[in-house]
Amino acid sequence: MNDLAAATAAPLTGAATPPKIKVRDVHFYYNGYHALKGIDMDIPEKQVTAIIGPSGCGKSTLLRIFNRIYAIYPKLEAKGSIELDGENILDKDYSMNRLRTKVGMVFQKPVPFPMTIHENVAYGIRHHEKLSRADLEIRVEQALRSAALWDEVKDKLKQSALGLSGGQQQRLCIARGIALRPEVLLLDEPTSALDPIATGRIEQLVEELKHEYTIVIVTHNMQQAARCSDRTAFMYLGELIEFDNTEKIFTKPGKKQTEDYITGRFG
Ligand SMILES: Nc1ncnc2c1ncn2[C@@H]1O[C@H](COP(=O)(O)OP(=O)(O)OP(=O)(O)O)[C@@H](O)[C@H]1O
Repeated sequence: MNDLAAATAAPLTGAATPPKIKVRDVHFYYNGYHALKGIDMDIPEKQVTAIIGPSGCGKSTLLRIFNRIYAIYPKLEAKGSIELDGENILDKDYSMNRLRTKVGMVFQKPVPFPMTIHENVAYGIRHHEKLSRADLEIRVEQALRSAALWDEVKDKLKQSALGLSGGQQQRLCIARGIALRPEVLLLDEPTSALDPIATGRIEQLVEELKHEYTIVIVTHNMQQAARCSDRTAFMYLGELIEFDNTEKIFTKPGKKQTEDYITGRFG
């Protein structure tokens, strides 16, 4: 889509807040396999955008391009542009280090490092910034508080993170992500390995975090998308079929494919 078409396409620009990320004509190839086909979307700032769609439609692929994680593998190629605050992150001159500090990611399965709870959060901060010991302690505490984990771990910061429950480990991974003070937080099915109580806590956390971060969440769980997101993107076979306010997508979708999916007729 050209700029004029993009600028006049209501579903892309209908968001009330300005876009933090502008995706334009993005294609992605896995060793020649065309996994994303001409994606255009505007991700609004300080809101939650959910990406839904049947298995294999390209949700995770799209999410992972937002922090260029694919770049560590050979034979994977992205085309088009993804502007973060007006700068194209797909440009090879855009520094990966800078991108990592601006965009944090949390994966489906909680993967804490095999270190103490404290180190899990402090490690990334130390790698990116030179802070005094006192400032580092403040940052670790802030991140754990923001991830709604502090009260549960403050007396065992020196214990292994592997001793935490699955839900706590996932909140620790979120703390690790936000410790670098990113502007965008990417969540790839963050609750699929969790029980309903832990899931509820993460959803509540997402609701709180959106006041400070732009959040993009991939989820298989349509109730979750309906509960926690402001905007929802429906993808199918590598294409973005519809992207609109979450309430509209779930009550009055504009495309038949979206309606079939949300009513459980396929996928
Ligand atoms: N590393 C890879 N190499 C080759 N093809 C891949 C690779 N990863 C994903 N694909 C293919 O790209 C397409 C999109 O995959 P992706 O994982 O983005 O889908 P998804 O919507 O996130 O699926 P799911 O909901 O099952 O996680 C699929 O056809 C998948 O088989």
